[in-house]
Amino acid sequence: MDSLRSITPDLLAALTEESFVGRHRGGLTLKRVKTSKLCGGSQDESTIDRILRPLRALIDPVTVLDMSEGMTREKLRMLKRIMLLVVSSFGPRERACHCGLLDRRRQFAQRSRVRKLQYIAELERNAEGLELSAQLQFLDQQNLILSLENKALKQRLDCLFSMRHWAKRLRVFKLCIIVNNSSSSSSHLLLTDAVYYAHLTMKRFTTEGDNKSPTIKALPPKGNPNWQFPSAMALLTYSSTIPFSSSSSSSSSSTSLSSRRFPATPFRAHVSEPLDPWRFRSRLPRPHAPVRAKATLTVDSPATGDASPRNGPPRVLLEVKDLKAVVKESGQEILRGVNLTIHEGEVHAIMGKNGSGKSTFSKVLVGHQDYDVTGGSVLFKDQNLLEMEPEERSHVGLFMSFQTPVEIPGVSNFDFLLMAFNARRKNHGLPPVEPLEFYSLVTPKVASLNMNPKFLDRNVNEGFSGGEKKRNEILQLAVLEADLAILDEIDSGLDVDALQDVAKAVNGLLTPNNSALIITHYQRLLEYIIPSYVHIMEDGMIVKTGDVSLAEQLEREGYRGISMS
Ligand SMILES: Nc1ncnc2c1ncn2[C@@H]1O[C@H](COP(=O)(O)OP(=O)(O)OP(=O)(O)O)[C@@H](O)[C@H]1O
Repeated sequence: MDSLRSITPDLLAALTEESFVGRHRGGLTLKRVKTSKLCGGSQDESTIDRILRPLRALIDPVTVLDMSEGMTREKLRMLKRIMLLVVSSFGPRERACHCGLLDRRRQFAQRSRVRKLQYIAELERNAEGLELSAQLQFLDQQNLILSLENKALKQRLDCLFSMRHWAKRLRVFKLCIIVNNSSSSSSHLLLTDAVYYAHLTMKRFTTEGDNKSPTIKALPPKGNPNWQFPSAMALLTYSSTIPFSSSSSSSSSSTSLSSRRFPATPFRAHVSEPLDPWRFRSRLPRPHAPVRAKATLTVDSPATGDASPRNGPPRVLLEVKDLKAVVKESGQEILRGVNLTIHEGEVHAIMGKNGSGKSTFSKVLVGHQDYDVTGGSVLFKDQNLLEMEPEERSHVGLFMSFQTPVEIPGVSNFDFLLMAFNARRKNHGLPPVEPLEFYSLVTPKVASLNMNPKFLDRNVNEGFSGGEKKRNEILQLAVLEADLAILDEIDSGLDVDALQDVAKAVNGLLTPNNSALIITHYQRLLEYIIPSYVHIMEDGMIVKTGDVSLAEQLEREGYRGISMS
């Protein structure tokens, strides 16, 4: 209320159509007014600034923190409470000041052990509103410094505009604008942002049009059809370049905010082109005669795909020899001598009747606790896999998607993926990636799987439908970029579209340097992910191996039609 007192009745009258009472809940309506009128015709920057300064404090939930007189203990205390902080500055001097501020903030955060502090110190390259809002959604309840340095006004407003999507989820209580200098132009811009943001959070906007090209429309308050976009006040000096107007006058201006395109989702900019499922058709193996069971397969596979093949013949990734395993609890023998060799660049499919041991085989490979290996050997990239702990197997590049993915309550998908990703990096002697960096890595993968980005925010598999769980498994695979992916019935429970999405994603991950072992009952998956070899498992052994035609024959004739001899 102090700041209210510093506004003269004239100024208030000039500014408002209604009183500021109730401004917390949509009562704020500013009318179009000339800056010169506001400032009594003064062109003096300090006068303008002095007059505009109290206005800034009025705009809830915006707080203006004037840094022109330096940092104080009180300001630091305030910074700690601020959920979202927009730093906006201009020119090299202000930039330096800004950097200093960030440093001090960081030091302050360290001293006061502010948890989960996130910085976006430089958004020069990616301050597009789309990306920004995408990042913001994962900073829920975290402190965020957002630098919009030297951004064009439109870009800055784009950012703020897109915050609309996340403002609620972010539970942003305060938007703090730091004024590093007293130039009236920057004050105007900051004020614009502030007003704009205040109104975004008040939901004075609606979108129109289809999902692909919605437009933003300002909603006039009830009973006030002549309501103008409030930022007009602060934008007067810029109105010739960016006209703000209500919907009625927007059509005439191509740059009007109310007529500009608005992204349906913040991820649109990152959505990679859908992968062509047939792009990897060339992975088809050369036709060859079915190979007898138990024979070790060492046929060269074609090296295709995105990654450059290594020099020389494809490396053996996995070599399973006479693998025998029992159920730990009962001692029942399930695997009775499995032989399989997988080279990099190959896709192997294992089919077989229910209970033939397919899942057990894959679980034994990843070190599932329910089974004891009683014989044979497994080499993965020339290392004894059987001697490794399950996590180590994952770290060396083995990935398994489970038939029934586990739920992990209390752990968000994003955190889980980040944790797994960093664990893997650590194992390779690499430094961990920061959440934001990881975020930009994971979002295109989410998009390519046609997954709703909100799944990243949900607890791992908790409440996911069967199909969503499967997609999530592939997302994990995509993030971990395993050398050998074991996909156990990845097609179960998927509708046709989801099956194609998953298959496309898997195909997109295949390179000449990695491999996949696919367990499936149905040939339809293998229409999308073309296997180099199809194996049939029976009674804990691979009893027949062929190419994709074996799966087709199986589809036509069933297991009875296939000679296992
Ligand atoms: N932990 C366990 N405890 C008891 N029996 C088990 C265990 N794991 C596997 N089995 C048994 O081992 C056999 C092979 O099971 P597995 O799940 O590997 O078959 P599958 O080929 O994957 O079958 P499906 O196609 O139905 O998924 C089954 O008879 C199963 O009951």
